[in-house]
Amino acid sequence: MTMSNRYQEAKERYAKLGVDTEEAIRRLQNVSLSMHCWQGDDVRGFEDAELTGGIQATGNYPGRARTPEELMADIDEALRLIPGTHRINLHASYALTGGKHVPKSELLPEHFAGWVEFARQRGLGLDFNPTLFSDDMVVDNLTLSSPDGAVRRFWIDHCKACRHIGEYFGRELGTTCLVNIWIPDGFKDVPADRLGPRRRLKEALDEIYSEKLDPRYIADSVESKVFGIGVESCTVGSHEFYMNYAAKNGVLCLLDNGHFHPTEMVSDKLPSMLLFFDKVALHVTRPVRWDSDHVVLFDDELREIAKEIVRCDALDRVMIGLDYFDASINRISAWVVGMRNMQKALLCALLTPHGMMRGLQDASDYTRLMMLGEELKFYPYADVWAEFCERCGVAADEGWFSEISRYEKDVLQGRN
Ligand SMILES: C[C@H](O)[C@H](O)[C@@H](O)C(=O)CO
Ligand SMILES: [Mn+2]
Repeated sequence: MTMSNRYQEAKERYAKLGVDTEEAIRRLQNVSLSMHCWQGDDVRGFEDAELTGGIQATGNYPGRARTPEELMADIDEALRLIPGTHRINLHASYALTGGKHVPKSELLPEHFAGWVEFARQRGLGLDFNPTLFSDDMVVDNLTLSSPDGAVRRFWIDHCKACRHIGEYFGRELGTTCLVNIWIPDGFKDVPADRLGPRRRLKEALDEIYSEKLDPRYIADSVESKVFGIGVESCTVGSHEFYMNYAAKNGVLCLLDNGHFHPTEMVSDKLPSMLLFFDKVALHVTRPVRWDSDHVVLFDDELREIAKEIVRCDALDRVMIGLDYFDASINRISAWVVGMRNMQKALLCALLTPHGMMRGLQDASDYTRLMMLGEELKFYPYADVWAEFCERCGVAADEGWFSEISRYEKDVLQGRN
């Protein structure tokens, strides 16, 4: 059977369940994911500072991008193998300063003009993150919540500068830039005061967000975390802190699915968040036993996250970004696998007869509901994926990997 015959057959099978595969493909084509630049260089940034902040990239696979040119070339290589048109998520540590040290509090849009050009030429959007780690001004694991006013001032100014840079991205590229604040602040051991640091963080955020920027160009979000390496006992920017802050101050919550207790599921949080917020941002990762930031696989939680996005009819309300950094394998392959898996999960969700399944739940017909859910796992979504990839001009199967091997041999191996 030819590929298109297989698609025709899949189309008919899904149609019997009331699912329109053409609509699923069309909707998936409109989904832009935000691909994190930091998988390409193990979160090193262009200042080549030691990675701090309680996060870790482990492994020593050859070929890490060492310069802006190398990182951009590697991003291009990944994008060639991923269907659709996407966004690139930058950290402030990827400023293009021509090798000059610019304190983070003094960063300007001009330090990112090269990234805007890169994005414009490829029709990409840009998202942005202040970098409150890997810097001498992180003192005793504290930034915006530090008791030291000079430390707080530095980081407040950094975040303010980053919001201007984000607004500049949005204006230049004509697509709203998500500017997400994550801070590593916390305590290794049981703190004597949890309120003070959180009060200082709240006041710092109030100052950062006091400047009203154009919502057509910038959306703000805050990202919580339950713990980091070296800050195991208390994280200042906890989920409760940010959820309340966001609700009261008109900013968005960003949920990173590596930042909760292992049995807490972001998929379960999504519907509740969507009932109270216009938009929600995601960092999709794969925590293995802790916030290990492994490459996103096509696993149960990824599929569940995608199902919630689709069945809450929230494809345009959930800003989906990826966040992992694996230095033990080919980094470009890591990007491609994670991005394609997110898309595959969304496609499966788009091919699910949610109305029918909701009806079964509401009728308490859990027997039939379970049966259908399990049978759907063996439906021919791979044939619809193949059709989607064909229309986007990329390989649907492992055929893309020969290009990774060629690039590794021709380009990456020459870097060491
Ligand atoms: C690079 C980090 O992963 C990122 O800024 C942040 O989103 C995070 O998840 C820290 O654990
Ligand atoms: Mn994250």
